[in-house]
Amino acid sequence: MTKTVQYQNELHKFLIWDTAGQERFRALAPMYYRGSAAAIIVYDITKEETFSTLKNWVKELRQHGPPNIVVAIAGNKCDLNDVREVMEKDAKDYADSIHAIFVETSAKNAININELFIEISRRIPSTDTNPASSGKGFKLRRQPSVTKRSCC
Ligand SMILES: Nc1nc2c(ncn2[C@@H]2O[C@H](COP(=O)(O)OP(=O)(O)OP(=O)(O)O)[C@@H](O)[C@H]2O)c(=O)[nH]1
Repeated sequence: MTKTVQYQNELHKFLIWDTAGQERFRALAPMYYRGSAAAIIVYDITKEETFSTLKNWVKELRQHGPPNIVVAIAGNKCDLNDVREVMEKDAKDYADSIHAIFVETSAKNAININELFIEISRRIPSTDTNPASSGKGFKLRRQPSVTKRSCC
């Protein structure tokens, strides 16, 4: 999947890998995040356990992912606020503590999706200095999800 985002006077094209978040597929994850410029880890704001699982993915990325990978945390299904289990402030505090981007999204209602990619664009080093972007695009992923510019 690809997504193109206008950032300042540049067009950033993301190559996005949506990887399965389930534990049984965990061994496959490095194939996606290796060489990636950014990872989006997605949890479901209506399911507390997905937020706990997300923390394991953050650890894995920190231990085995590219050293400068941009990590973004997306609390998806923000359209279901009535059945929320994860408080936005708790997630934001956690994201801040690990220097990750944080945003609540709704894939269903297209809320904050573009904003998320723009923020990732802002954090990824410019095309002049980033080897991953020299004509190869980015790579990405999901929940939990990891993304690739090459975002996994
Ligand atoms: N209300 C609401 N439902 C959503 C949203 N995003 C996804 N869903 C629904 O949640 C369910 C799961 O969506 P998936 O995209 O399959 O989730 P996933 O995390 O990719 O699942 P796996 O790849 O199997 O781990 C589907 O029924 C979607 O329609 C959202 O933002 N809001």
